[in-house]
Amino acid sequence: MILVNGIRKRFGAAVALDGMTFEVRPGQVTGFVGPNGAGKSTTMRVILGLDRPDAGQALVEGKPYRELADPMRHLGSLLDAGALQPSRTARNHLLWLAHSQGLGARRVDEVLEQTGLGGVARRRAGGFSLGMRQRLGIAAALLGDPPALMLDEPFNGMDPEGIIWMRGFLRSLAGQGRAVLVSSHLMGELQGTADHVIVVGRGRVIADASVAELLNSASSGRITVRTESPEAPGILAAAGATAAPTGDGGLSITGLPAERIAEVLHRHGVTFSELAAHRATLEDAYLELTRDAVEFRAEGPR
Ligand SMILES: Nc1ncnc2c1ncn2[C@@H]1O[C@H](COP(=O)(O)OP(=O)(O)OP(=O)(O)O)[C@@H](O)[C@H]1O
Repeated sequence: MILVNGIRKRFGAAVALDGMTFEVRPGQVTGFVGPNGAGKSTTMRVILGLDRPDAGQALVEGKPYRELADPMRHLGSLLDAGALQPSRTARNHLLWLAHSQGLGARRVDEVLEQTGLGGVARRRAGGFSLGMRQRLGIAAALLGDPPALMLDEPFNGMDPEGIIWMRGFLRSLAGQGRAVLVSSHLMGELQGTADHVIVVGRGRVIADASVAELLNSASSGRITVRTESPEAPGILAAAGATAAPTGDGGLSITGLPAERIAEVLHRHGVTFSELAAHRATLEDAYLELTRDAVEFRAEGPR
């Protein structure tokens, strides 16, 4: 479990973190999203004790990271996939890290297999693509078999196949009961992966909610209907809906649920070829919430 409580951090005159507060729960993938400069990386650096906060604290399983005896066994992290010695092989890179924590070669081979790098373990990491470096960074984060993981933009540089693998892999880590914090710029990357999302802006949390809550909040109740009938807009308006042409031959309808629209059209003998509810995406939710974040304003840690 990772707890971030009221962290403030300035760099000169610039306020990077302005009371950042949230917790990352076990058994969930928690997305950490926000625009450039929102404070995601600084928060992660503070959690790892790499930046000292001006106020507030970050705790990993109840302790500051620096006070953990075997930190890699408590929190695995990937901050910068490029941070490796290019002449070392993938396996040697991991062996070096493992030895620093009293871990053996067997664990290194396990994490290489888990991250799909078994076949390239003896290749120089300097020749790896960004996507392969991300996998190597995750292998390193997993070395200590930690209950919590913190990954800064792990989708970065991944091809579509890699993104699909990463989604499944993150889900399986959460399924094993781990707390998984994943930063990203793109809500779309987190759709189908994250259970919970923390949206940050200007150094503070502006929304902290489950994905289901976010999607419900953004669902507009808009229905699209395709029909050849010129009477349809008038019939729907008389039933209390607002119907507007979509521009591609359809009608965009608000004010009535889909079942009621179908019933009204059927009663008037209007045939239609499509009747579809508009489903909000996480991206829709993000845009809506960053415009007006009142509904999911962050609470303090419990
Ligand atoms: N070492 C530093 N010196 C000065 N300013 C810094 C430093 N590190 C971060 N900042 C500033 O703190 C703010 C937060 O930056 P941070 O990198 O944490 O944001 P981010 O959300 O990770 O952004 P991105 O999505 O671009 O990675 C920014 O205004 C950034 O310029």
